[in-house]
Amino acid sequence: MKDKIFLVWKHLKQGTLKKIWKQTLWIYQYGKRYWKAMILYTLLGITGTGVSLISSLISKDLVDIITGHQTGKLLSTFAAMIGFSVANILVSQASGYASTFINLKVDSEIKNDIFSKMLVTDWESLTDYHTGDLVTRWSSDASNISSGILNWIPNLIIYTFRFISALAIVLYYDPTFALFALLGMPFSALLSRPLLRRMRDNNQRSAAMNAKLYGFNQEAFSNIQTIKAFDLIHFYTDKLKSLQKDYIDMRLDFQKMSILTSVLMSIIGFIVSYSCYGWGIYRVWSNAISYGTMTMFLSLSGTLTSAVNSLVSLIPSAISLTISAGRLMDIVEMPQEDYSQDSAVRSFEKQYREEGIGLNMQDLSYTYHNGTSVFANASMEAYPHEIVALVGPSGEGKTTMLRLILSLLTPQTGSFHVCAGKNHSNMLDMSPSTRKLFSYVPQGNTMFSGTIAENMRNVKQDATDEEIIEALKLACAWDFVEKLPDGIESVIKERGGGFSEGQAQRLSIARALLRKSPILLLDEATSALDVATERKVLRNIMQDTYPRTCIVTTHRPTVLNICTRVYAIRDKRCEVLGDGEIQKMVKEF
Ligand SMILES: Nc1ncnc2c1ncn2[C@@H]1O[C@H](COP(=O)(O)OP(=O)(O)OP(=O)(O)O)[C@@H](O)[C@H]1O
Repeated sequence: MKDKIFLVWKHLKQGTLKKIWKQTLWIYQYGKRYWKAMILYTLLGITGTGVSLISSLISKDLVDIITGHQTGKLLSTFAAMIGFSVANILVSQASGYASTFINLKVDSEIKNDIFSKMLVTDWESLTDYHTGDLVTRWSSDASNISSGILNWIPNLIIYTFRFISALAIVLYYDPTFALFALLGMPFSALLSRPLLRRMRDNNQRSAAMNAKLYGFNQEAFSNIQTIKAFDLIHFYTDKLKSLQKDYIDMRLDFQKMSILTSVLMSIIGFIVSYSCYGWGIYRVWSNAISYGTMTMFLSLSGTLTSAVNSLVSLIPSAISLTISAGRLMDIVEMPQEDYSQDSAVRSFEKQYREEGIGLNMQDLSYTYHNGTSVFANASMEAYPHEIVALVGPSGEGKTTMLRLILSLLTPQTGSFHVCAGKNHSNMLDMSPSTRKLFSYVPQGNTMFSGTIAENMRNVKQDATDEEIIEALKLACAWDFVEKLPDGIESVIKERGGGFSEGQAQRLSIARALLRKSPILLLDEATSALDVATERKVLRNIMQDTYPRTCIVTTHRPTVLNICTRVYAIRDKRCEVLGDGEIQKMVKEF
């Protein structure tokens, strides 16, 4: 007893019980929305149990009538038995259909909810997780929660009802029989203990391993070109084998334990059913009960054993539920982005659509969560019809600056606004809501699989073919799209496959231009183009009548001459470069 108190105290101290309690509350918060579905589920289960118990009673009457122990109408009892058997089939099929329907619906709803929560989670916090891990949490853990919510409480009620009602019937007809039928219960409880102890640990390890395997496969398939190019095929197949071996070892280890437990459970099951059988024969032989009662007892002893086993199996499913809840809570309880300025941004955009919107940053400082300090008291500004360049050596902070502009990162100090109106005096704080004002062309290939037109319409659903072609022309992409047999209906493979890097970059720029956002951000977005095309694209953007503010990051000073202002990112600040310095950079390039 002392040991147990110590164990509970140890768990409390480590916070395990507190954690499980928090996870249970979290599941409850989700579960309470689906109380109607749960009631329906429970009622269907209870009806099924009721129908099958009545069938047992009728079958007892039938046997007793046949063996002459009871007088009654054979035909009507037989008809009732058939009727209830059919009802049993119908109820179980209807309940199967209803449960599949509810399950699918609730599963999609919960996944949708978690997906949207993940999307509004603070970006930097989210990047601590591998995408494979995120997908596994979203798919298997969310499914676990939805099926758990629907099944756990209803099953607890249904199994308890099944157990109590079967026990009541047995007790009514012959209490001694109940003793035999419940013979296995203490053994089942005893056996389930060691299994449960390892269940939580195993569940956690298994979820982490699944995520690792999924992440490995996902990364390998998306980097197949690199794997081939570095001749890493054997290395990767061996790596997969080693991961699979770890997974198999873990599963087998657990399986051994399960096999041992289920063999012991089955032996107990045999002992119980043969004891019931023997006791039944003895009672019939001593004329204490009829044949019919014996048949009924045998079927009810099966019902009792299965109800007990089902009740015991609810414990591991509760453990796996809380583990999944914990894994989802890790994600959805991270800081969330604040979109409260959405309507203010929308009216700001509407008000200044004609004259354009710029941005202004003063004395901003930013340090990543891991302690890398990138900016300290940095200031910069960019206004409509300007192309502002950010230059600097690799790793100095150009991409970080664009992430700050997009509010993917939140500065620790300083002021940062979008601005418009006379002397840029009308300002709005930067926030995730101000992202609507931007179009962003990141480094690398960011086209989705689908046709060119579909990719374009991803950012502007109602774009006409003419508008798409206009944007392609501005981005110097129309030259090659025009020559394709299917034109804008040509298919792009995953990650821009089927097009050269430079072509994919121009398509990405066209997509950003089509969106007609007040501020355009190009992160090394013209790096794969030849200098002449790069300059032409930027000139086109500048000459476009749309009042756009354009910010580009570049390693190539060849385009700096056509920029309105050039900032060099140095010593954690943004310094405006004079003409002399720009010319020097161009010469030295
Ligand atoms: N997610 C991150 N977490 C922590 N540190 C980061 C993260 N991303 C970038 N850094 C660090 O911030 C600094 C600036 O990186 P950034 O990507 O902004 O440079 P950059 O100027 O765009 O480089 P490049 O020209 O090579 O693209 C680097 O020291 C980098 O290691």
